[in-house]
Amino acid sequence: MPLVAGVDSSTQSCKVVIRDAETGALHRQGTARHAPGTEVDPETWWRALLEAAAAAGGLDDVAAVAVSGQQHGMVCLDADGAVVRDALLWNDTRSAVAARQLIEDAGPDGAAYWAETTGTVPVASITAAKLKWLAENEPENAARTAAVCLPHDWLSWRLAGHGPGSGGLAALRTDRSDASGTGYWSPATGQYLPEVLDATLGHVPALPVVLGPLEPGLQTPAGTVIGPGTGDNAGAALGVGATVGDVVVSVGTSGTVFAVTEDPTADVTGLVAGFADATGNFLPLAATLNASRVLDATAGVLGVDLPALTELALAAEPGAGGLSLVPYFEGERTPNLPEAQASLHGMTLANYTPANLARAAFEGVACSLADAFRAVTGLGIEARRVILVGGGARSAAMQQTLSSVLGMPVDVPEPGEYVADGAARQAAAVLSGAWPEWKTQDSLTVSAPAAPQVLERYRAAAQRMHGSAS
Ligand SMILES: Nc1ncnc2c1ncn2[C@@H]1O[C@H](COP(=O)(O)OP(=O)(O)O)[C@@H](O)[C@H]1O
Ligand SMILES: O=C(CO)[C@@H](O)[C@H](O)COP(=O)(O)O
Repeated sequence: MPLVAGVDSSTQSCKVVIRDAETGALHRQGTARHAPGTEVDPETWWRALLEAAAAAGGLDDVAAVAVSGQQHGMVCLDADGAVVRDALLWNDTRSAVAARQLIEDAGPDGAAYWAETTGTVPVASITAAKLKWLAENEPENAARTAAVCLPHDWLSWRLAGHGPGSGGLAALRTDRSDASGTGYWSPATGQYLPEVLDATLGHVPALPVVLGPLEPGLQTPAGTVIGPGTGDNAGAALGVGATVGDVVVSVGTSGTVFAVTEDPTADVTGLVAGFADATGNFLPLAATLNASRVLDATAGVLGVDLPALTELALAAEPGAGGLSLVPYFEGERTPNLPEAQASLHGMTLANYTPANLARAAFEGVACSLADAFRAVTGLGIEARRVILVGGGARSAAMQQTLSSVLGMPVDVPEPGEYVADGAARQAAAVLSGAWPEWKTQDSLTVSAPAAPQVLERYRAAAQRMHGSAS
């Protein structure tokens, strides 16, 4: 049976899985790290993809490949297909003022205009805000921009043999899920919005053709079919087989909470982005800027590795002895506070211990995700099942603290690369013309005692510091 490859080019690394197209059985896999930062040369993604593919035994024997990528990244290409400047990523907040300006420019009902027109009220993450920043701060780079695409689009284009000097802008392809994170494509109509590009970049560049869920896109020079690809959260939804009634919580560099809906959403509060998914449905999503890196940073401060951080946290009581961490280290997106900083509350000599600090880090991330969860379910979306994925899902402390603050069980699929798996599943579907019924992964259901007081104390601290609640 043919093999297919799935690629997850996310913020911190590139993962490649090689799976049987019919059964989904895992044959090989590989990973490669990305350089840190919120402004990155896309060539580093390309080199990491080649390294991860080589570590997975290469792509020569696969019949189809698809790429899931970190969303929103602004990749600007000149007329020859060369990258104009380093890409601004989803977590780069320099475009926060531009995002606010886009809302104000739309008039007194600006938020409603953006929510209804694009599904999303602009924040710094949204590509359109980054284009506005580019036009205002680097007009010569804006003028040189002949095409704009997203990280997964550009990697698919490179896999098809295009690159600097090749021109080939007409070969750019994307999919609904990633296009829906740009701010210049409408999930409700399936059309680009040229007026947004005129108002941000200053002109309408070449844009990737938006492919349907099972529509084959390009081919590699060796003839391997390249699927439409997806944004990484839509890829995760494919990878875990999320359906209506499921709410997925991902703890990666970003924290995300998203659901599958049959109808588009338009949240005028701006907390929930009304994205599309990779199957023809929709993926309302709330994202945070501070998730797994809060755990990395706390482990560093305590001088332990991540498994040891989990052990420390599990040795503390729920509530961390009264410590409460509001983890807005990088500013925050949910709520939209791009200039915010983190704060630790309730410190006494008695509770200021490594175990309580570790616990407070996990509880702070869990409470931040609980705010995002409240935003999504606040749209009337039912959460019959919560599925926890992302690198942070490997931690029992993350599993237990999330279950406690949500007050409900959390299903944790066995450790895996579900974004890359989703891309592989799409590649198999493009080959056969139908979604394969791959065996779903075994899951552990974690049901920890509810701890509403932890979330209440967290929200009170956030309210004191920022006067806002998501
Ligand atoms: N055992 C673990 N315990 C807690 N966190 C972990 C563990 N293993 C990995 N992680 C977290 O996973 C993160 C990477 O997750 P991943 O979903 O791959 O990120 P991204 O998709 O944003 O690149 C790291 O920042 C790390 O904090
Ligand atoms: O901005 C979003 C979603 O809107 C993030 O989810 C990015 O897509 C980054 O994903 P990870 O690297 O954290 O997986």
